[in-house]
Amino acid sequence: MKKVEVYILSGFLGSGKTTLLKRLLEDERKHGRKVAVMMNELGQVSIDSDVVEEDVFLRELLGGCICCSIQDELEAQLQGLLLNDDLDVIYIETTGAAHPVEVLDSILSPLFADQLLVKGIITTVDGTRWMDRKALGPQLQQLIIEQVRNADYILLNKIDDLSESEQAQAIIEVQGLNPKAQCLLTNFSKVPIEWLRKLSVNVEKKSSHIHLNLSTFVYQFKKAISNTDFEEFLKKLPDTIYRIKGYVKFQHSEYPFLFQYAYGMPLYMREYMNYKLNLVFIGEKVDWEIIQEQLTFLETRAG
Ligand SMILES: Nc1nc2c(ncn2[C@@H]2O[C@H](COP(=O)(O)OP(=O)(O)OP(=O)(O)O)[C@@H](O)[C@H]2O)c(=O)[nH]1
Repeated sequence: MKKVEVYILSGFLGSGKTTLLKRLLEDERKHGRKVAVMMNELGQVSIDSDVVEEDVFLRELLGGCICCSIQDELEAQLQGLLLNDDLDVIYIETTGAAHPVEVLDSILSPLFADQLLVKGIITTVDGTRWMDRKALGPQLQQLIIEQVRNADYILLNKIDDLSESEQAQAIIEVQGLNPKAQCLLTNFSKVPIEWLRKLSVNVEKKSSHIHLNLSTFVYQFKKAISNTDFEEFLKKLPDTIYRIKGYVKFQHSEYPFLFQYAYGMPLYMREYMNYKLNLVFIGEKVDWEIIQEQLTFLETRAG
C-alpha cells in the first residue's frame, strides 16, 4: 500500500513556519506531487491560507489547537483526505502553541495510521526570541524547548538580527538540547530544499525509525491475544514510550477494546463493533523491532 508522507511544521508563533511552508510547496509544485496542507490556527479566521495555491488541497483547522481541543476534527479531515484524494504528501502546520508529542498523537489515529509515513518534525526557531526566551513565562519557555527537543530538523531562523557570536551561542544551545537533529542557521526559512528531502530519504532508508527523535510505530494484530500476556508486556515497556492507542482484541471477547496508554497509565474501553486491530505507538529512542517481536510473540502464544 502506498503511504502518504507527513511533515509536521512546528515552532513558536512567528518563527517562520508559513515562510518555510511556502518554500516547500514551491518545490512540490516543481516535482508535480499531489499535496495537501492542514493549517491549524488558534483564531477563527485563517491568516496564512493564501500562501496555499488552488492546486493544493487545503484543510483549515481553526479555533483551537490540534494538540488539545480539536483532535476529532483533525481526525475527520485526515480521514477524508486519505479516502478521497490520491495524495503523495501532507504538510501540517501547527499553531505556535502546539506540543509536538500531542500533535503526533492527534495525527495518528488507529483508523489510518498504517497509511501514513511520518517523515519528520521540522521546527523553526526565531533566533532573537531564542536569545530572549528567559523573558517569557516558564510554560512558554518550556514549550519552545520541547519544540526543539522533539524536532528532527531545526531551522534556527531570523538570524539577520543576531551577531555572529549570538548565532554561535544559539546554535550551541539548540544542538545541546537536541544533538540528534540536523540544525541550520537561516533567514526567511531559506533552507536548501534538497537538503531537507535528502535527510528525509536517509531517514526512510534506515527504515527502522529509531533515528528520529520522536518516532512512531504501528502494529497490526491478526488475532485476539491473552489479556494477562498483554498486561505483562505493558509492564516491561520502556518509559520513553509516551503514548499507545488503538484496538486490541482479547481471547473470549466478541469485539475489540479501544486501548489508551499515556505515560504509563493504561485505559480500556469496550467497543461494540469490529475495527482494524491497529495499535499506534509514539516514543523517543525506542527500538521498535524489539516491540514488534514482543507483540508477535503475544500472538504466537495465543495459538
Ligand atoms: N527579519 C526576518 N523576518 C522573517 C524571517 N523569517 C520570517 N520572517 C517574517 O516573520 C513573520 C512571521 O513569519 P511566518 O512564516 O508567518 O511565521 P509563523 O511561524 O508561520 O507564524 P505564526 O503562524 O504566527 O505562528 C513574517 O512577516 C515573515 O515574513 C527572517 O528570517 N527574518
